[in-house]
Amino acid sequence: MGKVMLEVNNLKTKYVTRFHEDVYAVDGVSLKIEEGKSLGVAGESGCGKSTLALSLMGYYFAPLHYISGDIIVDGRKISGMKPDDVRKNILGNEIAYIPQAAMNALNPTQKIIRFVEDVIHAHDPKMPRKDIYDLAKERFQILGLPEEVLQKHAVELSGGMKQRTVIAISTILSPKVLIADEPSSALDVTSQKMVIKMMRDLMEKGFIKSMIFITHELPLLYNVTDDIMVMYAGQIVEKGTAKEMVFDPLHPYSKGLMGSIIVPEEGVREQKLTAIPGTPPNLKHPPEGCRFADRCPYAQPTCRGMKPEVIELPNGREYRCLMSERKVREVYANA
Ligand SMILES: Nc1ncnc2c1ncn2[C@@H]1O[C@H](COP(=O)(O)OP(=O)(O)OP(=O)(O)O)[C@@H](O)[C@H]1O
Repeated sequence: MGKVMLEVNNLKTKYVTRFHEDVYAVDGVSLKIEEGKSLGVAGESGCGKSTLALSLMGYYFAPLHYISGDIIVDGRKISGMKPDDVRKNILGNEIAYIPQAAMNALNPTQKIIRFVEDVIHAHDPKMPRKDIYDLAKERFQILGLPEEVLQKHAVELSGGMKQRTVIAISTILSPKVLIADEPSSALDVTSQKMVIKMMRDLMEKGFIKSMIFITHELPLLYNVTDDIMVMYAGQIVEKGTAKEMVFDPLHPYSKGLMGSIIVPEEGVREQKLTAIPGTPPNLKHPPEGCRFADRCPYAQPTCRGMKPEVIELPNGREYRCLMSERKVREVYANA
């Protein structure tokens, strides 16, 4: 086993709404990512993917609150650190985060090189501008971005170029963990491919040591990440290698996600199928038993009353369901 870059044990976080209600958006998540590895996180809108990303940074501000659990980056526990210490010592160099629609957040009146300076100066206030320029120029070139981009303003760049620029800026300090939330959505297909290639290059060239790639499109992760984890209603419902998850999903929700993708992926799914009927449960009052039971085509009466524990298979694969692996395969074969 390689060196563990990110370890998360039973992480629980919640939102507290202005009406003082608790929303349990991340409810007992555990994961491990080794050096050089990437993890995809998939699930429908509202399943808690973005909240997990925010929670993993250890940077908590109302309405998001930490409840319990450990977040350990390269052996250093960051859960429980003060937000100011996280900002100064962790964000950017240990963990970099690319939020949804990051490219639209670039201040249009500022040159790209100024953003690079801001990121570097937050950790090394004395680094001369010339050195920053040289570093940025080299990094941009290696990542296939023209040097001229550094002197441009965000408004002068196309959507795809802007997104790749944001990724290059966010990873300039070569973080141990990169968390990217829907980095390729809202782009045309060609730009999506370029963004995905760039993420792979960052890993291969060692500019990031591990990566979490969040998307609502499960098949997109095939060929992009080593492992995939599916989230439903704030919990992980299945975890496995990308190949297992895409071609042999065990949890009925993962299976449903594979069949409900709008854009067919060549070599993965060629046909458009149906959406999963129903909506995820309200996380203010999660169901007592299996959280997916109300939408599961294979649900039995026991599923509504009994909480399914995570089943770990001998090959390390995990899923959260009351059905045994044999039973799952049997019901899928007869479906
Ligand atoms: N600021 C907030 N205050 C209260 N509840 C919130 C807040 N932000 C998100 N939630 C709730 O937390 C749950 C998880 O939302 P989250 O945005 O993490 O899901 P997601 O899977 O990332 O969805 P999307 O892909 O749409 O971003 C949802 O029930 C959502 O309504």
